[in-house]
Amino acid sequence: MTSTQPRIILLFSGKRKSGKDYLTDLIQKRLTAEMCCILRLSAPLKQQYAKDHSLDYEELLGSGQYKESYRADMIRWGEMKRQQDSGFFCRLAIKHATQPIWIISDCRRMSDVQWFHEEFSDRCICVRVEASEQTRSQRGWRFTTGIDDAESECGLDEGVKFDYIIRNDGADDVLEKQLEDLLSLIKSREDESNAQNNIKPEK
Ligand SMILES: Nc1ncnc2c1ncn2[C@@H]1O[C@H](COP(=O)(O)OP(=O)(O)OP(=O)(O)O)[C@@H](O)[C@H]1O
Ligand SMILES: C[C@@](O)(CCOP(=O)(O)O)CC(=O)O
Repeated sequence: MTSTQPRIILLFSGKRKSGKDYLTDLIQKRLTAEMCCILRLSAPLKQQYAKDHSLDYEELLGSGQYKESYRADMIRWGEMKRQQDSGFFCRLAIKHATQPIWIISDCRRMSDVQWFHEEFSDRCICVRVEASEQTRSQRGWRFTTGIDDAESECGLDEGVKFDYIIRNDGADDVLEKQLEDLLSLIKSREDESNAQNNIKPEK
């Protein structure tokens, strides 16, 4: 593994079109790309799936209809890999990370959360993104049997203690306040971790 040890790992989860990519981009901008990287468990999955099926990897990474038309089959394919090794995509996703703060933007299964807690016990912050079905529909979501009622979407509905829940269907100022709260939480966790490891804060 070539990644360096992170100080903080934000484990983001949330339903389709709740706004995980939108929010993690905003947070990375605030923290800067030098300090913070966004890692997607689905990136190595989509990369290999695209290669095996002669598909457009960039399109699979986007938020459009192209990805949605392959979602059910990608889930099936990814689950086959995970059955052999539940940490398979976690390890690939973090392989080249060098920044001190990592955002994992798409945790979906209990095994994802457990893997990070086992590897990086005290450094994880679990963040849930929530938006109403009405908001998600306005962003293009349509309930799909076999996807929205399956583990890929429901695996973390219960059994996880979230450190912070972001409601992402309100006005911009409501979102701004939540982002500030989350950034403060990250800062205080970083300070705790630095104190424990005897690291002086950066000027
Ligand atoms: N607070 C917001 N204000 C404006 N647009 C938003 C907001 N949150 C999300 N969006 C938009 O909604 C759409 C879906 O958001 P996004 O792709 O971040 O969701 P997601 O949870 O990552 O979805 P998926 O799981 O399907 O990838 C995007 O076009 C995004 O720009
Ligand atoms: C196949 C899958 O990784 C697609 C995720 O796509 P996205 O995070 O919604 O862009 C979902 C899954 O792993 O269950």
